Amino acid sequence: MDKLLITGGNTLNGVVRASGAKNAALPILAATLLTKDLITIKNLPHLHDITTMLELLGSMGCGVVVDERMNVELDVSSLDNCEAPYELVKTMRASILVLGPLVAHFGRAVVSLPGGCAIGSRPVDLHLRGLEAMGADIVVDNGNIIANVDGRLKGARIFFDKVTVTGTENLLMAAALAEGTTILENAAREPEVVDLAECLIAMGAKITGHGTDTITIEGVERLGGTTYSVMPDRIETGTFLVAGAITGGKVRVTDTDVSSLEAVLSKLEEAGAKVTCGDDWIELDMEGRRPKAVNISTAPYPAFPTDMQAQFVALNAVAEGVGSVIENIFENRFMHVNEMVRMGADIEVNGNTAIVRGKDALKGAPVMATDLRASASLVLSALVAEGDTKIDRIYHIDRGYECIEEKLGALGAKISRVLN
Ligand SMILES: CC(=O)N[C@H]1[C@@H](OP(=O)(O)OP(=O)(O)OC[C@H]2O[C@@H](n3ccc(=O)[nH]c3=O)[C@H](O)[C@@H]2O)O[C@H](CO)[C@@H](O)[C@@H]1O
Ligand SMILES: C=C(OP(=O)(O)O)C(=O)O
Repeated sequence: MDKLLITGGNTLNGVVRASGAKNAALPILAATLLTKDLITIKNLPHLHDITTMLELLGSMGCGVVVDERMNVELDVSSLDNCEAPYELVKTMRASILVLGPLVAHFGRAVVSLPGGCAIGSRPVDLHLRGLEAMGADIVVDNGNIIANVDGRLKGARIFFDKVTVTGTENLLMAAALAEGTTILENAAREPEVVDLAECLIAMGAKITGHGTDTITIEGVERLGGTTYSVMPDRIETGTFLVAGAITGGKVRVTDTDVSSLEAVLSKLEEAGAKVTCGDDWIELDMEGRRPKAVNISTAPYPAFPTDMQAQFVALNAVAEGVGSVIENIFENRFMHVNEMVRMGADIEVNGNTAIVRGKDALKGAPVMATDLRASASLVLSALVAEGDTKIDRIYHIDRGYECIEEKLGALGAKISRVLN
C-alpha cells in the first residue's frame, strides 16, 4: 500500500494551481442523470472519488468518455439500471447524490444506504424525508434505500432541521424535474451548492435563491445538455495556504475562487500571514514568521468550514500560544489529534473542543491517515516536523487531493510516494 514520505524543514515558496472542486464535481456529475442529452463537464479534478462517481454512472449504463484533460462527456440516454451498489457506496458516501436525480428522472432508485464513517454517523434521514415530502415512496430493505414514484415528483415546501450540503443538493436536483414549485428552507449556502445550481440552470432548470438559505425551484418537464466547468476547490486552496503559513513561506494559489474563502483567509491573517488577493489568485506571505495560535469554531458556510478544521489544528500545533478548535458539524472529527500527538503535539480533546498548545517543534514519526482532511493535516504537520514522517493509508488523501506530492514538491517540500 502506498505511503507518503515527508522530510520536514523546508520552507514552501512558489505558485500552485487549484484543481476543480471535488465537492462540486460530485453533485454535478450526479446531475447529468437528469437529462438524456449529451453533457460535457470540464475542470474535473483527477481524484479517486471522481473515478468512483464515473464508475457508478458507467455501471448504470451511462456512456462516459474522458479525455486526457479530465473533460468528461456523459450520455445518459442508454441508462439501463437505477442502482448504486454497496461496493461503490461504501468507498464514497457521496454516491447518495444519485438518489434524487434517479427518482426524479426515472421514477426509481435503489441506492445502498451509506453507513457511518470515520468522522461521524452521517445519517441521510433529511434526504429521505424531503423526497417523501415530494411524493416518493421510500423503504429501506437489506441495507438499500428503495425509492419509487408514480409519474413525476411533486413540488413541496421543505424545511431542513439541520443544514445539510448533500441533502440540499439531492433535493435541489430532484426538484428541478418535479411538477410545481419546491421551496428549500434552511438550505445549505455552500459555494458547491451554488455551483450545482448554476449547472442545473445551464441545463434549463428554474432556480432562484441559491447561495441563500431559501432556494426556490420551479420544476420543468425536461432538462437539456450543456457544457459546464466545475468551480475551483476552496478546501485544496486553503490547505496549500496553510502549507505556506506553517512553514513560514510564501505561496500563491492560482485559478481559485477568492470569494469562497473569507473565513479561512481571515483566520490566516489573524495567525500573522500577509494575504493578498487578485481576481482568481490568493497569495499568502508569512515572511519567515512563526504563526500565532488562532481560535476556530466550525459551522455551515459562510462560517469556518469543518473541512479546514484539521489543517488548522496542525497550524496551531506549531504556533505561538494556545488555540481552541471547536468542531460543531461532525461528532468524531478529531482522529488526526492522536497521530499529531505521536509527532510531539500538545493537544487535549474534551468533547467537541481541542485545546492546542503550540510547540516549538514537532518530530517526524510513522503515522496513519484516518480520513481525508486528517491526512492533509498530517502532511502539513510533517512539513514542519524534524526528520522523516511516513504517512500510511494515503488512499484517503487520494480521494480529495490531486497529485499532492507533485504540487507540494513543486513548492519546495521534500515529499515522495513510497511503497513501504
Ligand atoms: C461530498 C460533500 O460535499 N461532502 C461535504 C458535505 O458532506 P455531507 O453533505 O455529507 O454533510 P452534511 O452537510 O449533510 O452534514 C452536516 C451535519 O448534518 C447531519 N445530517 C446530514 C444529513 C441528514 O440527512 N441528517 C443529518 O443529521 C450530519 O450528520 C452532520 O452532522 O458537507 C460537509 C459539511 O460541510 C463536508 O464536511 C463534506 O466535505
Ligand atoms: C468529508 C469530506 O468528504 P466526504 O463527504 O466525501 O466524505 C471532505 O471532503 O472533507
